[in-house]
Amino acid sequence: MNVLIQLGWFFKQRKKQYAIGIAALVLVSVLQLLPPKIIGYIVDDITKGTLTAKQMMEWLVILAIAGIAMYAFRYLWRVMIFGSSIVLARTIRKQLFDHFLKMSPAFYQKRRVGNLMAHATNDVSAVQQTAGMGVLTLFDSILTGGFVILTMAVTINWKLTLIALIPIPLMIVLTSFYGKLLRRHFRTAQEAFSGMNDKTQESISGMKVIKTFGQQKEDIEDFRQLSDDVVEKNMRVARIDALFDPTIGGIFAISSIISFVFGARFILAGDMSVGDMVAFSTYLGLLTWPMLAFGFLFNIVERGSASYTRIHELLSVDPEVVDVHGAIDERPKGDLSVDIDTFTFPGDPKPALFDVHFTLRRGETLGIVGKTGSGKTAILKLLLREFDDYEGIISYGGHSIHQYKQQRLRESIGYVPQDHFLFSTTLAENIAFTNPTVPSEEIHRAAQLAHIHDDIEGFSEGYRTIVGERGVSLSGGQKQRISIARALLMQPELLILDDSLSAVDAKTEEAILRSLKETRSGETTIITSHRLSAIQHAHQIIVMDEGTIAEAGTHAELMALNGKYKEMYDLQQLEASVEQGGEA
Ligand SMILES: Nc1ncnc2c1ncn2[C@@H]1O[C@H](COP(=O)(O)OP(=O)(O)OP(=O)(O)O)[C@@H](O)[C@H]1O
Repeated sequence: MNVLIQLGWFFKQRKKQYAIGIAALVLVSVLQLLPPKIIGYIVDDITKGTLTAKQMMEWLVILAIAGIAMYAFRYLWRVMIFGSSIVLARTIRKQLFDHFLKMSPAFYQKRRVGNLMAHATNDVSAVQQTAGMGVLTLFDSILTGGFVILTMAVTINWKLTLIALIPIPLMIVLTSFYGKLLRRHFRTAQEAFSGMNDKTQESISGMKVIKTFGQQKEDIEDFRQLSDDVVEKNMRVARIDALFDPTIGGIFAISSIISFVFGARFILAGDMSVGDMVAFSTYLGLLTWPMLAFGFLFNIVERGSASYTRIHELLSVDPEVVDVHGAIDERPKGDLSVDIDTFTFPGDPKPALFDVHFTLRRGETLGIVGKTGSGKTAILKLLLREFDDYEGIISYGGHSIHQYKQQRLRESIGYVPQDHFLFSTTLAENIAFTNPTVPSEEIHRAAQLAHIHDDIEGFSEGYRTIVGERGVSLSGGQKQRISIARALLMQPELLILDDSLSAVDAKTEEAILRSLKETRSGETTIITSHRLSAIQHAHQIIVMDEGTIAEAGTHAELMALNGKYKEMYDLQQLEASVEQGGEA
């Protein structure tokens, strides 16, 4: 039941709608007390032979008015209460989405997409039920039940009413016990659903790989196991679910039997009329719904509670990277100075970076090379503030990057990551991602600089060509160049190409680098690459090895050093001449 208190913030926001809805519920509860009483009067008048046509007509008119009013009020409470619950679902979905956008990559490293999606769908829907059906059943069981019981006691026979209520405490104890069981099992079932969602999402995203390696059978088997697990856990929930109705039905039957036995005795003793007994049993019938509602209440609220706890746990994870108080609200520009003493990825046993120190003057180009896993991307991740927890300082434009608003820092950096992501929209919109209102000439210019313009013009729809999910319809090199165009459109102060030319041929690479040199002469560029040709002309080159700088200097200086760089260079020259020889 705590979840109703936890959702207090929302009930406060929608207090008008809930007040109107509950008022309409109260009116329905009161109005529905009329018909049994009128029927009781009619029966008594018929038994006594005193019923006139005029009186009968009057009763019928009252019944009709009560019926129409109940129709209207029922409509009203549905719109108010269920409508509000839909608004709650929207609010929580938005909270989750906003939260997801605030979280840093470390958050996504620990959680899987399918799991997060399950929170935003299944769990939100269970909480929505609590704010809709939960509130309805709470008030319906208390109000309707209370009014019916009060009317039975006051207008018919209080002793018989008390007798009829004898089994109710048993019902309360049992439903609350089932509710607790249900919450536990529902949470496990939701977790199993999250797991299955993960699997589905991953299989669909990795469908190409699954098929290429002929792993369909294994994948189906994995899915079947997870799906069976979901079924089994939901069956446990269903088994507890199934206990509510028979229990309440059974208790209601006991209550009815006791009432009939004692009611008959009261009639024989002359304490009650037959009409009263008819009215009493009709009221008893009216108690069916509030009693069932009481069962539903526990059922819905305990599910909502399990789901709200899951959502709350997710929302209460604080973003690891936050703006400091009074953060600088302008785009950084100027020299870049990196002084990383040591940095370890969360959960990793050993540092990914140590003693990485270099300064890059505004307008210079830095090349970072080194074998795979040597820490090239890790430096960029710190620069982009994906992780803040390191020893050392990175200054940009005279201030530590921690002192800028994250938004401003990122506006200053055009980052082309290794793993490109294109949205399922047009090529133009993909390029103009950071500024959708930019004139098409600028989009074309960025595409020309990235040497993708001609490819785009070759598509039948040109810039309006829709890119498939994750850009499946484009080649790796085309995707890379669209990502470069996207970054160039921002005209960033600092452009970072993280191994972003790996899928283009040497000629295109050279052409792109030439364009960059011509158009970005006053701006800073960082290029990481395995291919030395991409960084050879950089003002500075650092060679990363096992998380630290092994060598640094210009191409000529590094060649003269006769170390790792020269070794890599010679090897790549040899490979190139073998390739050329092969072609000849
Ligand atoms: N998010 C992460 N969490 C934990 N460890 C990571 C993470 N990203 C990278 N690492 C580890 O940190 C080390 C440096 O990785 P990094 O991505 O910087 O290498 P790289 O030089 O860019 O390699 P490549 O050329 O293959 O891109 C590697 O050992 C890698 O396994």
